[in-house]
Amino acid sequence: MQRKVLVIEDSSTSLKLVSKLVRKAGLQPVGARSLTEARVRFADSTPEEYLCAVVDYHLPDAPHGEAIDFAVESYLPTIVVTGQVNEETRAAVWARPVVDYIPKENAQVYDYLSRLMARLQKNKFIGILVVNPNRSQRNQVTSLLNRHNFLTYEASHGSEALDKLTAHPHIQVVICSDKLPDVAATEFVARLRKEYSRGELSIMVLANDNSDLLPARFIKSGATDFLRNPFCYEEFLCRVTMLIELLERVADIRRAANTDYLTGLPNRRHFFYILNHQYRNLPTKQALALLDLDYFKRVNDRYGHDSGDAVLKSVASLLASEFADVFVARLGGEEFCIYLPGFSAEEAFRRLERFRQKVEHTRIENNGDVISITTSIGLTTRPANNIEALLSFADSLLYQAKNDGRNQVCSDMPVAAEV
Ligand SMILES: Nc1nc2c(ncn2[C@@H]2O[C@H](COP(=O)(O)OP(=O)(O)OP(=O)(O)O)[C@@H](O)[C@H]2O)c(=O)[nH]1
Repeated sequence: MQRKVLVIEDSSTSLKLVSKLVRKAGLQPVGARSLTEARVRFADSTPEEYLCAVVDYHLPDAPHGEAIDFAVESYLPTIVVTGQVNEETRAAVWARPVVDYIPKENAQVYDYLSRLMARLQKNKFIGILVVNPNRSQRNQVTSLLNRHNFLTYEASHGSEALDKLTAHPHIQVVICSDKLPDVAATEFVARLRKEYSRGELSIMVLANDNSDLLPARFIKSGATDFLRNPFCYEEFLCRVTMLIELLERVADIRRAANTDYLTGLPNRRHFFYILNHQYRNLPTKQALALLDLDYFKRVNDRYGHDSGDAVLKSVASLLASEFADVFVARLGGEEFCIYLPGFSAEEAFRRLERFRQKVEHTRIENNGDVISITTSIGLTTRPANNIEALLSFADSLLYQAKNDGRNQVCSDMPVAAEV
């Protein structure tokens, strides 16, 4: 279901602009030029249909933010836009439990609004743990985070925080007080950093102490950011957003580094990482197959490199769907690898033989050409305690499959060739 955004705005230029941003974010704008019209348009709706409301502070029939109250009371996460940026308006806005406010100062603020709407959608999957022995400070921080749709968790001391982190792996940010009852906060931060890299977990310290030395001490212990109490809401929320965006960029970079750009499969580097880390002790029952397309050079020569790429993508997508339960990677060129932990020789052979036949019967269409391809597969189930040995066994069998006429699975265990 496409979620909606209620836009209450009397200026037609701003209404058009915000509605356009909402549409661009894949959401459906529901526009109202006054509080009265908003009440009518929202009358038969439920809050679940809406991601949020974007509300102008001053409207002809709601001059003092009454439309904000309407949106908040309708359980809509509310973003306020205002032409007036002064202390009085700011205080009046934050007196209500709104998501954020946006001063209509320049075009850049609309970019901020777009990012905010995108965040509200993504934040539902991001956990933040607030570690603070002071209940009212904990509630204040949690309430701000909840308005931004984050999944929030609370802990009053260090050991409780460690348990929550273990129980909820989707926690990406820890917001920690500078004083904890059961452990020195610097030690707690250092311990977290030892267990979780900067790419996995961001740590913000919220300090009540005024010492100038604190920020450096915490950052050297592993904190990502530092803020003093009492803090400005806007600054706090901007900093949390930056911490999340930092983790997302790291995840993007990691994904790009681990993925083969053409097929989207894990690449050679990721293959070795996973097998050396996840399967540090290789199971006794396992299978590994090396798969190479037959006479692939001829495909490139006859149909062109573009078509060769289309064949590689097509085989990769078949591999991904046929072997979604195990680990598949493109090792390079027209060579792929499938690691099947816990598989017997018979099971593995049956799956690979079925796959070989599917490739043989697949017709790949590209630029008006219809291309057929076959594949040779070397399959080993010999015991080995390192990945290099397994690959070497499979490589010899692949060589044998090529020599024996291609388009076949060559295994080192005697298995029935029937599927
Ligand atoms: N289109 C395309 N071709 C690639 C890519 N990577 C490698 N190749 C081509 O794959 C071909 C591999 O050729 P060969 O190693 O001679 O193997 P083959 O023609 O498949 O013959 P056999 O393996 O002996 O059956 C070469 O022409 C490479 O240029 C790629 O990403 N895209």
